[in-house]
This record gives sequence, structure tokens and C-alpha cells, in this order.
Amino acid sequence: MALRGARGARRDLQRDPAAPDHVQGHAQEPGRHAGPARPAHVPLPGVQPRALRRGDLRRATGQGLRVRTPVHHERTDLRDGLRQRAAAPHARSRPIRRRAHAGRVPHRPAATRPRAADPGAGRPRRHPLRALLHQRSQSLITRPGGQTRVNTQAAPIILVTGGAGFIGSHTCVELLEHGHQVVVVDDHSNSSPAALARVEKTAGRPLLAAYRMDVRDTAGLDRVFRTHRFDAVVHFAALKSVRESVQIPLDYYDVNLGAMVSLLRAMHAHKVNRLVFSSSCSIYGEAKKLPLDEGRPAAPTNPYARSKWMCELMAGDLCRAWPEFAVLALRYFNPVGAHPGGLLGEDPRGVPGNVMPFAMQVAVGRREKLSVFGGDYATPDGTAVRDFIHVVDVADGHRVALRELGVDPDRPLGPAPAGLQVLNLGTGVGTSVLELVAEIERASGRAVPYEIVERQPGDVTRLVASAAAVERAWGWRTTRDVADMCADAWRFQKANPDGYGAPDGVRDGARDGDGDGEPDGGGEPGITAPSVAGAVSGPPK
Ligand SMILES: O=c1ccn([C@@H]2O[C@H](COP(=O)(O)OP(=O)(O)O[C@H]3O[C@H](CO)[C@@H](O)[C@H](O)[C@H]3O)[C@@H](O)[C@H]2O)c(=O)[nH]1
Repeated sequence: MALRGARGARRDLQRDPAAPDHVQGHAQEPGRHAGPARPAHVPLPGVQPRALRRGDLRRATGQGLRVRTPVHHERTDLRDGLRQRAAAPHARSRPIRRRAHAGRVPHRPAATRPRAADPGAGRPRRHPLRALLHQRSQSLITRPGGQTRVNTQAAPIILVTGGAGFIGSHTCVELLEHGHQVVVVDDHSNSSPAALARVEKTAGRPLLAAYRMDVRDTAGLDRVFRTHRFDAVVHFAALKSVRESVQIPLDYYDVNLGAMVSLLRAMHAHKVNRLVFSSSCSIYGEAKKLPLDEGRPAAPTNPYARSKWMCELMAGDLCRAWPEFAVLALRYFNPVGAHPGGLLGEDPRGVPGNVMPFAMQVAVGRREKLSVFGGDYATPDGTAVRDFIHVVDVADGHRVALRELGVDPDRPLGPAPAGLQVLNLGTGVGTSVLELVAEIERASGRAVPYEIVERQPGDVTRLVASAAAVERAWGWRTTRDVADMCADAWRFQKANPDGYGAPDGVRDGARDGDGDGEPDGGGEPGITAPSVAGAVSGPPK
């Protein structure tokens, strides 16, 4: 299926007279926003500019090699290999594959991934040529025929703020599995550093670095931007509870808007011009008509939703002032579920504010009963209706969003379609709170006792997405239903009744103990570090 560019969707929005006035596009000047081109296969100092040959490898390893079938072509892109194969089906050629440790990993179905529970599983083995790499952005690439060479068409480096949180951690896995390099900034106010160790285990690759810091720490953030040359940012770090925001609105404005200002300043100062912003369908407020499309005017009903709306406005204003800036604001509906591998899931600190983690804790016996907020809504069973979306679909949506911003590990950095684009991430299917409870009982085989109590201030009756725009723009749709969400969330909850519990040996706040100027666990970050998350550090000095 041919994919339509994101700019197509932006034009759709511009044509829509009901589109919010901050949703704008800027005509793209060809080539202008392409960012720095990545040179392909630049020789390393002291290294012959030829491809390293099989003999070199054998000498370096002192052991035999698994030799791949020789090929008749020299291509760098997997799809090129596949295309060529299709054109000459009898040629004994294979599409080029990248080795798992090479930092650029093709997506594999979960069943074929190394089992994280196996000792040593998922841990990339050090390649003997690794010592030749002198830049963190370089990686090895192995071609059919056994040729291995240094690939300087660097994997993109992505900053993920709030990367240890629920959606952030799943997105980190998705990005690592697809060959991105990932740096996390998280203050762990509502997350555990242990989640990052599990991200690495699940993805089978380490993070490039992980910093424990508040995004509002402008000086610290500036040092992070000076330490890494980011290609794009995915911004999750925020407070996210609708009902809590009604009680402590200033905290929500302070954290959510403060972090956005600080991040946009750093991006502007360091000329990092691609942002995927974690927005929210709560911006739509009380719906008169369903499903909700992106042209629906904003009518937020609580400080949390208003803060997300203001962040979108802020990003739109910066797009007007900085024509190279490209922002994709993803308005997710209700992300729930967990990674099917069972290591990653939702583990908020304290009493869960959201219905799914609370109900899961009831099912596992940590809490007595669920309070269902409101049984008198104008819905079939009287409880509120939400569009629950699997967190792995949300994570996948972020990877595709980066691709639409020109950031794809399988290609050189592409042009960034400048301006702000807003897209829903939802399934289009509404599920009531009581329907969700019934599905959790089915998945877990346990009773989830509940009591219907008063409606809560800030809540709305129904939020259900129109998923048409994202499908038009990217050819993308969600693939998992509420049964999958409950089954996966239960798998995590059952295996981790206390969530992440005691951190997995994580040394919180560890610094640069080995004095190499990198967060501990570094060395050749993203490639050979046993676990960057095992040494989450403060911001670089
Ligand atoms: O203990 C609980 C918690 C929630 N609910 C109800 O369940 C529904 C869903 O609540 P929740 O899971 O908290 O989701 P939302 O309030 O819809 O907000 C979530 O979903 C938004 C998108 O809709 C995100 O932007 C927010 O960050 C996220 O917290 C609402 O009607 C709540 O009143 C209960 O009945 N009992």
C-alpha cells in the first residue's frame, strides 16, 4: 500500500475550516530542512577504506565464521535487496541483514527475540571489530558473504524524555528494536529506573545513555544536548492524571508547560528540529458527536488537558517563528496493556490514578476494590466510555511518527516536513469502564470487585477516536484489541505483582565513576555497554 506523506494530512487539516487555528503547515522548501546529511562509509582514521574481508575477521576473532551466501550486488538497504531479489528470483542473493549487535536491528516478532529470562539472552556480544569504532554513532554492518564493515551512516540518535514511564519505556523498546539509538531523560517522579534495565533486556540492546533529571533543569538539559547530537526528540515527560490535575493545577502547569518551554529552548538552541509530542485526546473535552477527529475544536475540561493544549499551541508558535521546526503532536486516547514479553508494563508510583492499573492491582489482590467514578453517564451501562489503545501500538505510532519526520534507521536522514501536525492515536472503538472490568476478569480469571461512586470533576462521558487521519497520512492503524490489552497487562501484573518492586540492581543517581566523561556503563555506549540503565546518571557535567 502506498503511504501518503504526513504533509498530505497536514494539507487536509489546513483545508478543514474547523481545524484548530494553531494547526498549521509551512510550505517546505526542498532540501532546506533536510538537516545534516550523513556521509555513508567514511573511512576511519588508520583504517583502510576498503570493506573488511572475511580473512580480516577470522584473524581478528581467531575463530571460524558463519559465512553467508555470496551476493551479486552491493546495496545498503534491506528493501533494495528484496526488490532486487524480486527482479531476479533465481539469483542466489539474499537481502542484506544487519546483525543484532550492529546497532541497527530489523524488527523481529516477539517469538523470535532472545528470551530475556535466559542468562545472557538479549545481551549483544562484543564484535572484534568493535574496537575500530571511534564514534558512538558508528556501527558495524555485515553483508551477505560475511563482509563486515564500519557503517558510518549513523543510526539516528533520539532523546526520549520520560523514557522510563509507561508509554516512554515501551517506545524505547520499539525504537531500539528498529535500530535507533536512544538517550533517556527522566526524573523518575512517576517511574522506576528498573524499567530502563527491562527496556534493554526486552529490546536486547542497551540505551545510549540514561540521565536522571527534570526536563525543567535548563542547564542540565543543555549539557545533555551538548553531549549528544540528537536527530529528534520524543517528549513524554509530564504529569498525566486528569483528576489529580483538578486538585493541584499549578503543579500541572509548572511541570507540563515548564518542561515544554525548557525542551523547546534546548532544541532551538541546538538546532534539533524534529519533535514528536505526547499530546492527549482529553483536549477535545465533552464530545457532542463521535468519533472525534482532529478538526474538532479544543474544549479541555481540566488543567491536565489544558496544559497539553497549551503545549500544542506553544509548539505551533515556535513553528511560526522557526520555519525549520517539524512537530508531530500525537493525541493518544487511553493507552493501556503491556509489552507481551512480560517484563514491561504499567507501574505508577503510589495509588494508580488510571482505571487499568488500579483494576489490575485489584485483580492481583493488592487492593480491595475498584471505585468506578460515575454510574449515571449517558452511556449504555452508565459508566464512562474510553477508546483504549494498546501501549505497543502507541509505541509503534511513535516510531512511525519519527519516520514521517524523516528519521528512519534504514535511510539517510530525510527532509523534515516543517510545521505542526496533529494526529489522533486511537482504535475508534469505545469501551465502558464496566466492560473493561469484565474483560480484565476474563483475562485474569479473577474477580474484580467494584463499587460505583460519584463522578469526578474534570471527567467526561465519552472519548472515542476517529483513526482516519493517521491511516490516510501513514497507512497505519492499530492492531490489538481490548482483549489483547487485558491479556498483556495481566501477564505483566501476574509476573510482577509488586510492579518493578526493588530496582534491578540499579544504582540510582550514579555518576561518571570511571571518569571517562560518559555516564557510567558507557565506553562505547549503545553497543557494548552491559547496561547503561544499570547506571542511570545525573545530567552530564
Ligand atoms: O480508579 C478509577 C480510575 C478511573 N476511573 C474512570 O475510568 C475512566 C478512564 O480513566 P483513566 O484511566 O484515568 O483515563 P482518563 O481519565 O481518560 O485519562 C487518561 O487518558 C487520557 C486520554 O484519554 C490521557 O491523556 C491521560 O493522561 C490518562 O490519564 C474515567 O471515566 C475515570 O473516571 C474509574 O472509574 N476509577
